[in-house]
Amino acid sequence: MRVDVVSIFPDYLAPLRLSLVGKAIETGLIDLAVHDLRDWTHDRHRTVDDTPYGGGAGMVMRPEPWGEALDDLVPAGTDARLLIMTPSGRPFDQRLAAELAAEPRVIIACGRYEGIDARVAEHAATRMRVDEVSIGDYVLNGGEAAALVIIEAFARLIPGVIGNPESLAEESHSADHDQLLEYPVYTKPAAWRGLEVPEVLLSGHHGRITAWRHERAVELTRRRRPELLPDAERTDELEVRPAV
Ligand SMILES: N#Cc1c(-c2ccc3ccn(Cc4ccc(CN5CCOCC5)cc4)c3c2)n[nH]c1N
Repeated sequence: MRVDVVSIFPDYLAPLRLSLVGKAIETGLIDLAVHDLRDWTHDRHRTVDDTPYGGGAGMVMRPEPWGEALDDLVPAGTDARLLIMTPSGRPFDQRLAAELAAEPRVIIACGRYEGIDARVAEHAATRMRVDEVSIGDYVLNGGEAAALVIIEAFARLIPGVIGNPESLAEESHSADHDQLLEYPVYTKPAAWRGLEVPEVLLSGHHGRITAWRHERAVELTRRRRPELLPDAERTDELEVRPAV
């Protein structure tokens, strides 16, 4: 898979060279290129922003550099998917991560200021698939942090990136998981600062361990994300429990 990221802060994406995603890049599973949007400006000051039509605070990113960047990165006839990060975007979720993991080419546009001129998305959509995406209901200063999140979320789903693909199947939010949050996990020592590992996990009885883990996952999901519970697991009564 080829991933292109365009930003005025390309160094912000340096962490992608670390850890699992970095290994996937080194082994060629992912071909990552990070570009400086200012390389597509032509004035002495390498200007990428201007004042908003209609007034309002802040500046808006000019369409010309973005248009030229996309012309170069996505030649006519190329099958590519453009993600534009924006607080008003489609909520990013595991389903979209799985879709992106199957794409041959993804271009990620990281805006700054008050956003990118709306005509960039409109024009790009005449020749490629465009998704305006948000990673959550809070406001960031730009799209780079969101790009890091999204790239990690879909890269780890690419076959060969994660050492043990079985672990993907059990995760929260994964498409083939029943949408429960993960159960709590423990490792050695069995006793730590007066806190014991639940006995059942030391029993070696796999049936009981599986049942206990499912119960804990349902309990946690009911408490923290009841909307994810299948109807059969929902209860109406208010559960008064310590927030953990
Ligand atoms: N993904 C993601 C994000 C982003 C994100 C993504 C990309 C950019 C590019 C610029 N910014 C800054 C910015 C801040 C506030 C606003 C609101 N507007 C309201 C109307 O008046 C103008 C301003 C817009 C742009 C970005 C933020 N934030 N939160 C997410 N989950």
